[in-house]
Amino acid sequence: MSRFVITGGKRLKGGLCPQGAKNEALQVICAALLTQEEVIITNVPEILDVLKLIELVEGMGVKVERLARGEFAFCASDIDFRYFETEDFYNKAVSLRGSIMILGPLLAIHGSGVIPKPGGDKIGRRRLDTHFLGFERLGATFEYDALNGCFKAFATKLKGNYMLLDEASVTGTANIIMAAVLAEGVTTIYNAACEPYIQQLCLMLNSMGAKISGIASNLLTIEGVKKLHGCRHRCLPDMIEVGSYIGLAAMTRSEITIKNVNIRQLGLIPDAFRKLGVRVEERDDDLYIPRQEHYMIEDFIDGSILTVSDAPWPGLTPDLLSVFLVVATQAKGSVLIHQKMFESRLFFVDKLIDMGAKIILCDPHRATVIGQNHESQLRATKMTSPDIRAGIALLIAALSAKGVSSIHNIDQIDRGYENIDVKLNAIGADIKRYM
Ligand SMILES: CC(=O)N[C@H]1[C@@H](OP(=O)(O)OP(=O)(O)OC[C@H]2O[C@@H](n3ccc(=O)[nH]c3=O)[C@H](O)[C@@H]2O)O[C@H](CO)[C@@H](O)[C@@H]1O
Ligand SMILES: C=C(OP(=O)(O)O)C(=O)O
Repeated sequence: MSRFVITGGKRLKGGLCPQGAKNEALQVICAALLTQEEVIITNVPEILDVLKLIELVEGMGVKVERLARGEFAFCASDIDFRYFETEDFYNKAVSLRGSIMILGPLLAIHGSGVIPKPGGDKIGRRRLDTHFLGFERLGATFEYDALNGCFKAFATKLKGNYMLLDEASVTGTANIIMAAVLAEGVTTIYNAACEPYIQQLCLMLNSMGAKISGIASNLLTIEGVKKLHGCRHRCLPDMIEVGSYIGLAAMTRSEITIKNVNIRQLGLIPDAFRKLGVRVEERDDDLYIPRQEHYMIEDFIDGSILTVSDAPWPGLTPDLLSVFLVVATQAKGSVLIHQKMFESRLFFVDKLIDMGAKIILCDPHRATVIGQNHESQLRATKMTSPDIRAGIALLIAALSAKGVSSIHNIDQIDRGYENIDVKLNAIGADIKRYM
C-alpha cells in the first residue's frame, strides 16, 4: 500500500497554485455527454477520481483527447450503450461518487441509464433519494436492483415540472439539471444546491445552448431545448484545496501565498479561518497567509464558545471541517466543530489525540477542540487516511508535528489533491512517497 513518510516541524515558505476543482470537473465531464459536438474543458485536475471518470466515459465510447496538462477534449458522438452491461463499466462506476452524474445525461440522451451504487468517501450514509425523486418528477421511473447493487432509470420522454428537492444535494441537483436541459417544457427546481460547482455547470450548459436562469440561487428555472452544442469551459480553482493550504500555513507557522484563488467564489471559507485567528490577507486574487507564531479563536459576540459548522452553500462547506478541526488543535482557545451533514467524518480525531491534541469527541457529529497555542507540538505517529479530507488534515498534522510520521492509504489523498507531495516539497516540506 502506498504511503507518505513525513518529517515534520519544518517551516514552509512560498507560493502554491490550486488545481481545478474536483467536484466541478466531475460534473462538467458528465455534461459533455449531452452533446455530440466537441467539448473542451481546461483546468481539469488530474487526480484519481477525475481520471477514473475520464476512463469511464472513454469506456462508453466518448472520444477523449488530452490536449495538454489539465486540458481535455470530449466528443460523445458515438456512445456504446452495450458498455453499461459490462463488468468493466461496473468496476469503474462503483469506484467513485461522481459517476452517479452520468445518469441524468443518459436519461436525457438515451431514455434510460444504469449505475451501480457509487463509491466515494465512506463518511456515513450517503443516500441518493434526491436524484431519483427529481428524475421521477421529470417523468422517469426507477428501480433499485438490490441483488446487483444497481440503480436503473427509464423515461420514454422527460417532461419539465416543478420540484421542491427534499434536500439541497450537490450531485443530485447537478444530475436533475442535466436531465432537465433537454426535457420538454419548463423545469423549476426549488431548494437546489448552489455551490460554485453547480453555478459553473449551469454556465457551461448555457454556453452549450441550454436555458437556465436563477444561477447561484436555490431556485433554478430550466427551459428545455431540443439540442445542445459544443463549448469550451474552464474549471474554477479548487476552493477545498485553497482552504487546505490556509490550514497548512497556520499549523506549520509558515508564510504562504495561495495564487489565483478566485476570491469571490470562496464564500465563507476565509472568514471561517479568520474566526480561528488565522490572518488571511487578500492581495488581488491571491491569498497571503503571513507567518503567525500564535492565533487566537474568537468567541461569539455574547462570549460563548465558537462553533464551526457546515451548511449547504452559501454556508460553510462540510469538506473543510476536518481542516478547521486540525487548525484548532494549535490555536489559543476552544471551539466546537459540528459536522452536521456526515455522520462518520470525525472519527479520525483519535489519531490527532494520539499525537497529543486535546479533543473530546462528543458524538459522531461534534468534537470540542481545546487549542494548545503552539505551546506543545504534536507528536509524530503512524496513521492511515480514512477519507480524502481526514487524509489532508492528518498530513497537515504530520507536517506540523515533531519527528517522522507515516500516512498509509494515501490513495485517499490522491483522490483529491494533485501531486500534493511535490507541491509541498517545493516550498520546504519533507514528504517522501513510497509505492
Ligand atoms: C462529488 C461531489 O460533488 N461530492 C460532494 C457532494 O457530495 P454529494 O452530492 O454526494 O452530497 P449531498 O449534497 O447529496 O449530501 C451530502 C450529505 O449532506 C446531507 N445534506 C445535504 C443537503 C442538505 O440540505 N442537508 C443535508 O443534511 C445529505 O443527507 C448527505 O449526507 O456534496 C457534498 C456536500 O457538500 C460534499 O461533501 C462532496 O464533496
Ligand atoms: C466527500 C468528498 O468527495 P466524494 O463526494 O467524491 O466522496 C470530498 O471531496 O470531500
